[in-house]
Amino acid sequence: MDTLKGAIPEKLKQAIRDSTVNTLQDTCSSLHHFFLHFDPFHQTVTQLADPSYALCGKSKEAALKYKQLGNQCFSNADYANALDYYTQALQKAPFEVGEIENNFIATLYINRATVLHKMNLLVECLRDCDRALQICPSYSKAWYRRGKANIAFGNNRDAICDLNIAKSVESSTGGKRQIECELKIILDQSKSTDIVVQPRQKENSLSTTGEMPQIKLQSVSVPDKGRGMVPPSDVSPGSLVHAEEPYAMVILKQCRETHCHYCLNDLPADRVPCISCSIPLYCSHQCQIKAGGQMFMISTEDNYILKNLPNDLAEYAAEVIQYNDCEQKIGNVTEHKHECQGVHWPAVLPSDIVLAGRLLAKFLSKNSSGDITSFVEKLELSHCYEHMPFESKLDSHIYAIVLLYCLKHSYGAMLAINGISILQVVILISQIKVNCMTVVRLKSIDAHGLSDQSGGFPFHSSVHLTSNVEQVRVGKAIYKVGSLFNHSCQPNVHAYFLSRTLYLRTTQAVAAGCQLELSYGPQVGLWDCKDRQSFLKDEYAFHCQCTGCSEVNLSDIVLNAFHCVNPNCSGAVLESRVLECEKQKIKHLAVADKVIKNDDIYEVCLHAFNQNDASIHIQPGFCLKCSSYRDLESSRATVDKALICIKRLQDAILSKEISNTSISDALRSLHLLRSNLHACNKVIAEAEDNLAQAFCLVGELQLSADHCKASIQILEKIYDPDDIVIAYELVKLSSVQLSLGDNSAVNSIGRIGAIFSRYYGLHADLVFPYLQYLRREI
Ligand SMILES: C[S@@+](CC[C@H](N)C(=O)[O-])C[C@H]1O[C@@H](n2cnc3c(N)ncnc32)[C@H](O)[C@@H]1O
Repeated sequence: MDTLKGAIPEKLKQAIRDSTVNTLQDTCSSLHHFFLHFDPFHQTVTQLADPSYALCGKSKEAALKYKQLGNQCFSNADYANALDYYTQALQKAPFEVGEIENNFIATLYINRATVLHKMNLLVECLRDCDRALQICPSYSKAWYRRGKANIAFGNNRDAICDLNIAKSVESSTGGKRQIECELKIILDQSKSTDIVVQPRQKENSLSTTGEMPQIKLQSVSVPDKGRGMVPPSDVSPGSLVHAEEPYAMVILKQCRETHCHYCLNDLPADRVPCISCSIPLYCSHQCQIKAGGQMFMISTEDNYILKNLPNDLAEYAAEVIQYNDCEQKIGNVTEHKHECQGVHWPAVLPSDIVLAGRLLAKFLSKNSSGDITSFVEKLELSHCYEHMPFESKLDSHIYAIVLLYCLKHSYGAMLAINGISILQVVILISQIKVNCMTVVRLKSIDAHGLSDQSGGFPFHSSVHLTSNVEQVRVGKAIYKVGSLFNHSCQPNVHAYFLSRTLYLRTTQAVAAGCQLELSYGPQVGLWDCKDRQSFLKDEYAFHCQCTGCSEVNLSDIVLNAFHCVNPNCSGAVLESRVLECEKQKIKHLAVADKVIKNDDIYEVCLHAFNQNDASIHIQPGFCLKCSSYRDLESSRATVDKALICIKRLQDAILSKEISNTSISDALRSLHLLRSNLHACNKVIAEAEDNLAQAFCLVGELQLSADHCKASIQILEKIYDPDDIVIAYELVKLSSVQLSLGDNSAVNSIGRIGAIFSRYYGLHADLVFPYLQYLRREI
């Protein structure tokens, strides 16, 4: 791309820099014209989209190589690597119509099932057996492996059926004899014990509570922010106000090997590959089909073999091999199909551009004419083209043309490429910039690096742990109604995702007709006003007009503030960067507010509020309450030095090599921070939190709890006390309290439960299984 960018004539770059929506067609046409006569452009497109260059394609040779490597690892009992190689072999193996090719894939599934059995992953093993049988119903080894897995599962009734079918379809006498021996053992066992009937193991599916929004929201236009969503009646906190499936979605590159490319859930050990290329991995056949289309049909010859079975066994076999997915509603368009055949572009182009491709493919599949002139209009999404910086305008021009040429390989002549169609894609890219949502998953990692993802807790309760909750970014998506919610740095709505579904839930009471607003990332408490505003400008190209950015709030004043030099004064001393922003807010504060606000805010900026003059003279370095002067330069130097020690402790926590020296240095630094910074400065909360983790790791649990509480006290001032951030901190505190046998854990866990149900409602346990563990412990 750099070659393309570098070659564009300066005059054309200038035109793109100055372009508006009205002149966009001209700049798009000019760039297209330039590229058409520029050989490297054609080379780039060929390499990206021509199937003969397809590095992401299938290859029987590569699959055989991975299979052999898998076999080697298996014979050395290196099961983890064997599993990996067999999966890679499956990714590379071509899915073609024809018995021999299908047998190869069935063999790979069974080899992997055998590894999974060895690793005691029985559910995964059974699913791979079923996949092999769906391809080759008369595959004796697959029935045999299924029988063995069912025995290990204690599901003797199914095991007997599996082994009987295996015996019936097995051609060799030796093989039949071995199966008979297994059958005899299991039949003898079954006589002496009750037969356990296990539920049939279906492919992965995430069960949700089925909770549905109870109100119909309205879209209204609001000053400064465009359209927004409001409820027609009062809404109480914790209410589900919206649920929606994505219009289009794409996985982030860093999650390609760890998350399902369709539902974005964690990949199980028995991941399923795409049928036409070697990139996507899915958690199940259902997801694979929804993303890439149908797999294969069972040959009539194989069906014939099964028809020779006795009635009861034939019925049982049919149930196992029945390809229920065929009946699934796949929707109008599969999400990944147009990217297939192993071409490069979906793997190489940025996620936003691949997402643009998915939106276009969806449109084209419904409009067979291939005319995309009305595309942008029909999407009805806002965009920010004119506010985009030059680099983004230039990139979107280049990517729009490249993407259209890549799609042309799938859509052929029906897709016209000209100034108008390129303009549509440039606008689409800027719509994605403003409207796409980052899909995240909540993950809990304790200080020992254990994760709760599976919902099971492998650690013993005597192990001391502080559990950190982390948001992991897994995908990007466009939700058409979800895009109508405006941003606030003090949001009243919380957005979260289960599989692909977006859920929006109120975290506060919202009156009828008041805007429902979520956070696009920045929040009061997380960053100060200046940082929030520059983030929103860079990422979304708008100047935030929310209450948090226009009205005085305690958090923005104290978050990065210094302590007054007068030790008994609670006033805040601000650096010029923060002060500029806050001065504007204080200036606009009505006199009545100043009197009424006899609270924490009033307390830290008494002097500033008492200024009679409209033009405020507060200066950086002067206390907002008593006007005493602090030398910010030397204070900043002391703080920076102290922070180096805190960072050292942080590194020691990560490497789990905590020495007494690192703790005592950090304690001295904490003291310095407290004497220089305002008592509610977030840096102190973070230092307290690090000390809590360090003390926990060295087994000083009481000290750990004390520092954790000190951190929470500060966070309660800069966030709302019922903010989810407080719940995350309480998760750490309660874990330590449980280890200490401290009864206050009951209170902490009660508070966590209350906050989580406000943010996640009935989905709380599903999103954060660690909650169940905590409840069990009390
Ligand atoms: C995802 S859209 C939200 C819906 C949008 N208002 C509309 O009319 O389609 C994001 C755009 O809404 C506007 N917006 C959202 N929150 C805002 C805020 N707090 N301050 C100013 N503008 C905002 C900005 O123009 C932003 O680019």
